[in-house]
Amino acid sequence: MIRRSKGLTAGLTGLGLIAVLAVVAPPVWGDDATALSGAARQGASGEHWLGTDALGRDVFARTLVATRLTLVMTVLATAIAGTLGVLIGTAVWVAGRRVREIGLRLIDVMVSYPAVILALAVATILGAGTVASVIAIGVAWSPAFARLTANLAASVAGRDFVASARLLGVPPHRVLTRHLLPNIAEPLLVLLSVAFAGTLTALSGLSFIGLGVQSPSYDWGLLLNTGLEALYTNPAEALGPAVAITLTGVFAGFVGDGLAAGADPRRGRNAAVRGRGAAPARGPEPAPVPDDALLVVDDLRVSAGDVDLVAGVSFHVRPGEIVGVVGESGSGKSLTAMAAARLLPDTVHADARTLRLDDLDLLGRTSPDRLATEIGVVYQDPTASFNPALRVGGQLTEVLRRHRGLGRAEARARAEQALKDVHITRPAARLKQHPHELSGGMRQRAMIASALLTGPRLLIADEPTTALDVTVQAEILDLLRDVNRRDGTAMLFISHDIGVIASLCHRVLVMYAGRIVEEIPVAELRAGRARHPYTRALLAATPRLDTEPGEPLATIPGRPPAPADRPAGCAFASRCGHVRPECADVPPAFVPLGDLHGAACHAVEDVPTERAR
Ligand SMILES: Nc1ncnc2c1ncn2[C@@H]1O[C@H](COP(=O)(O)OP(=O)(O)OP(=O)(O)O)[C@@H](O)[C@H]1O
Repeated sequence: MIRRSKGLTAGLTGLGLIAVLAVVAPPVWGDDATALSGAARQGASGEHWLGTDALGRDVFARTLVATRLTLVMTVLATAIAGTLGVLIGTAVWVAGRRVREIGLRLIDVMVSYPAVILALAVATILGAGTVASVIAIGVAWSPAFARLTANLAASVAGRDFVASARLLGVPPHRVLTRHLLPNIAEPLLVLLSVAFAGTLTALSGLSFIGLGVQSPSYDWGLLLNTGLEALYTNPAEALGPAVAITLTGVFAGFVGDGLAAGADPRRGRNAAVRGRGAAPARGPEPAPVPDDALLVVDDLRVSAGDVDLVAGVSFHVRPGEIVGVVGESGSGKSLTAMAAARLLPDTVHADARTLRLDDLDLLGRTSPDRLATEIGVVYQDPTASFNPALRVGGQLTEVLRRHRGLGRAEARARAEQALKDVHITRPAARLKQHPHELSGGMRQRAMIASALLTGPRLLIADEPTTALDVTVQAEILDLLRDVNRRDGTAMLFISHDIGVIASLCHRVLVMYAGRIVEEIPVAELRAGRARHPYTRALLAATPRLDTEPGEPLATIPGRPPAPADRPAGCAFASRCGHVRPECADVPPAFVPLGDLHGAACHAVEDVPTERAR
């Protein structure tokens, strides 16, 4: 769905008027354009607004009449470029892997040459003339469409709905027309308007250098050529076609920009902020989120180079809610959380359909003050979280002074209160100490106090209890529970321990190999109604109070695949007791199983629904 913007409206109106001119100009001004007035190369006057050409013909009338041929040629060349490019792009996508790789490299080589150079080569082969120049420019612009189509098709092809269509036996051409092309139509439309402006200038260029339209026919490019001969005696003669070409190009540019921004304004802005090219295509529908959702993550992808470390992750956190993220090491928990905190390392890149905290766009330009005060982060290792060279007090008050503009005394009083709130005794004395003088548990409490100092709306806690012994672990969990009850702070709590998650959180996201494989309310989890074999395996591997001494715990055989080695199908298949043939190469779609409960598993119906373990 394209949203209207002022630019889009202006562009469409301008192009519309030029199209009307193309229809009415030849019958209305056709005679004036060919009439020989006898006065050659006259300057601009009331009778001839742009003067006359070498044969005494009215330049203004000729510029208006040339609109039709110029526009028809531009539309045809753009249509050839689009059709040829989309055909090549889809053919490359449908082809086998080897042909696809060669095809993509060839397209890359073609795109790296400016379209005008390619057009000159084609025009030289076909010879000068109107038809030849249209074909030349159309062919020259087609690699741009081919590359965009192939790239977009590849990214859409990995989506769950395409996988489901293939699983249902939908033939490839229908997958292409029903599922792929409609989902890549928006960026193609944007490229179409950019290509329209490009082909217009290229066609005018060919006519200008004598390879395009030949006299007695004329387009704006040819008029520019003849006008240039009299540039010093009658500059207005060149001005008419030059203004016409520029205006049409600018209107087409407005349409392109308007379409790009209207398709997804946030994405457009990110591309600019991050200096990236066309954004990849997304799934068809954004995930539904409640109106009051605080953190919204939709279709998050975190990648390092070509490798997706996290892909297709969507979830939300509501105010006052504690959402847990659980999974083995390397499942993408931290990258997901750090993408939300905008704390990803420079070596990885995050991209999403939506990533926002209430109205704060976490992908675009954000105010550092809002980021620092609305999101609090607690890390796994309390030792590494504080600067060992500075006193605790200085580190705690810094954020208040910098982002809240508090004076030294007030910041200190607030920091003292914050330490008291996390049950640290003698807080005034602690503020004067260095981090190494505090015990591990106390340091983690101080870290939580520091994260809560600015009254954040969301607290992201990345394995905050992993480095602590069990007693201290339980105290920290109690503290987080208290903070959530007392202040209503929403939390995203990460742990590899499903037992810890089940004791603290309201809702749980289970991650495996960079994806969410199950989302489940904690009551369902506790009642043993987890449905993904991976969630059940995690539960079975967790000791419980009723585990008999000496009773062996289940283990999950094998290891998760490294991000670069993830299979085409379900990444858990090689370790799963419920594996089916399709698990090998069809990525499982996320199946809703109830309110806020769903799992991405082909065998979800086979998994017993009685208590896990
Ligand atoms: N900067 C990076 N560059 C390349 N790969 C990375 C980078 N950071 C993480 N990864 C990889 O991305 C995957 C997900 O990492 P992430 O740290 O999010 O996992 P995790 O579930 O939090 O694991 P852990 O519990 O060990 O912290 C892992 O395979 C990891 O090796």
